[in-house]
Amino acid sequence: MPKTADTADTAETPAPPRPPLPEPKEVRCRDAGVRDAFESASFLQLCSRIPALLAQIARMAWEVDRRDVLVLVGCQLLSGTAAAVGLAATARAMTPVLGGGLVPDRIREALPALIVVAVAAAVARVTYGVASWAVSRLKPRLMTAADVALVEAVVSVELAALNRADFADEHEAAETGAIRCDRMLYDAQAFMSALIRLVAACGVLTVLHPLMLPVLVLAVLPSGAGAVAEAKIEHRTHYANVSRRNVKGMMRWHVTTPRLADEVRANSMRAYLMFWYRTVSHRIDERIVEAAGLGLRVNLLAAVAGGACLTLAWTTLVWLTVTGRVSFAVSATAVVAVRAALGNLTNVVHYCTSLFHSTLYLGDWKRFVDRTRALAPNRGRETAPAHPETIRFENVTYSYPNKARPAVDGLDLTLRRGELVAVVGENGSGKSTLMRLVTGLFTADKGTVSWDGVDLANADPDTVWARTGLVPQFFAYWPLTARENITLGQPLTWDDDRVWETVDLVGLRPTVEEFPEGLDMLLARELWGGVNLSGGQWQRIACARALYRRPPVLILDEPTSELDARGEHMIFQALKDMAKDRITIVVTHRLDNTRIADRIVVMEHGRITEQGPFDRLVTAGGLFQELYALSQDR
Ligand SMILES: Nc1ncnc2c1ncn2[C@@H]1O[C@H](COP(=O)(O)OP(=O)(O)OP(=O)(O)O)[C@@H](O)[C@H]1O
Repeated sequence: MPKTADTADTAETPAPPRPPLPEPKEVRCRDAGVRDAFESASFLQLCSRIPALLAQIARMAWEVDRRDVLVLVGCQLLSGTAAAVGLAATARAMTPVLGGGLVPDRIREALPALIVVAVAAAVARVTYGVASWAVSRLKPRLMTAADVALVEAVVSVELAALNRADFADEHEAAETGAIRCDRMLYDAQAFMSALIRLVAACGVLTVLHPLMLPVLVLAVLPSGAGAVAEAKIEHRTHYANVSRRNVKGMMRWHVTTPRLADEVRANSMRAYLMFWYRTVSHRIDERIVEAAGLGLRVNLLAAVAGGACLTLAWTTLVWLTVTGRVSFAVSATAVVAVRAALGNLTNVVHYCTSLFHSTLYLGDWKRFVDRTRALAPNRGRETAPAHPETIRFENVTYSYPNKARPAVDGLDLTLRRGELVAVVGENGSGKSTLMRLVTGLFTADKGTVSWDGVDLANADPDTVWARTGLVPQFFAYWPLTARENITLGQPLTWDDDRVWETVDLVGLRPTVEEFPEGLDMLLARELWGGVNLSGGQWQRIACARALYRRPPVLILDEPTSELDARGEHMIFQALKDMAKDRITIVVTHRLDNTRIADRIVVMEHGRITEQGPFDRLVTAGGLFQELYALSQDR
């Protein structure tokens, strides 16, 4: 085939080099104060905090299951006592075993002590097993308690707090704390167990020779200091990666959720998204790998220093024996006791550091839960009226954090019962913010929003939300049954009549009747046995959820943006039919829909610039007329 000019050009002109993919923006955690608290703590300071940390863990576990805590503590005391008795009995058995005389006589003499050693070892084993059983029972419930407390704190927080820039990072750090609860309990148990055994071994050693104890402590100090330094490195690494992990988690959801799968594929986003995901993952890994090198250096240093100190300990023991300061039998007992003490001392240091490390994460959890609980609405005890006649905005201003301009700026407005009000305006003009102020989701920075004279800033928000029904701009696709999706947030009724009535209002009956399980159908394609709905069907479900509540204040933010003409007509008809018993506010960009409204409110830059019925505004020469003309100009 002859080449056309076009194809010839394409063949000869080399393709321009592709520009490199833009690197993902680096994000950083803000809470440096928390990290510094650990960074600056000395080993002794860390040790001094251990009793308080143990008490905190014990308190948390106590709330979960008192019996298991008592079993755990009882077992540890018993196992410590058994260890002490076992060591003391070993010392007693050594003298005849290593002394002079006939072997049968020596064994006979040592036998009672040897039996005590065997029984003590058996008791230690059994109590260890029972203690582990109690820990395994406590661990999952402790984690669940921490997790539930975290989730509960987040869902109860003032909405405005979620807009704080550091909220997501603190949340991510706190989640690590909730997850580490299981490790923390294990660490606490292992620490206590090693400590009790150590005290027992040290007691025996001190009786054998007073010089042994300080030498032993010296032998283990370097590894203790090394473990603390390593924990600090790990925690610093954790903080350095908090924001990256947070943003990676968000991105992971976006990349893998079936909700966005069409957009990801058909807009050929995969390559960049995978590049982004890999790059951020590598940044996280690099930080960890870098820390591993540092950790190795610290460990090697601790090992060399520890080895030297240990040599000193053994040399001292040999010197004591050779110079006759201790007998050969006592020296042999000392070897057993030193080994036991050394093992337990190493464990004490290891678990003490690990415990401290875990409790740092627990500190993140606790700080976040406490702070978040303190951010729960605490506005006053006034009760919102059951059927408000008027909602009044008086000179209301609201600004989002880090925004130069208020989203709602000195706004005055009165909404009356029986009235259907449409709110219109260009993107970003403040309509959704107005909706959040009507419902008390936000309280005004300046001015008042009141329901029949009750200022929402002083009203218990639950009493306000018990009277509202909201279709937000972004609504959830709850992975629940169709019935639950409609009745969510409402007390259950005995029959489904009202559910079906609502299903009819939004025109979903044919869809629901087609489901093999009707209202019991699970609306989640991702879950086994579930089905998915179209975007418009989901929006009908969101409308049904608000209408089912039959609320005295009904707010719909773009409720029909995804509906077909029939669906849109049905919803607006339903709103009109229901309007006389309530205050209804609809935000919409489809200006033809505003014909049914009793009043249209036009917003510009957070202010109301026009109000009135459709027929007047459409010829008033203002923004509404301009926007309406644009919507008709096709
Ligand atoms: N969570 C937020 N944090 C910071 N700024 C916000 C937030 N939500 C909205 N804004 C800002 O407040 C202003 C008003 O936003 P709002 O969502 O109320 O507008 P809108 O009229 O509902 O817009 P649209 O028609 O696009 O839905 C905008 O400038 C917006 O960028």
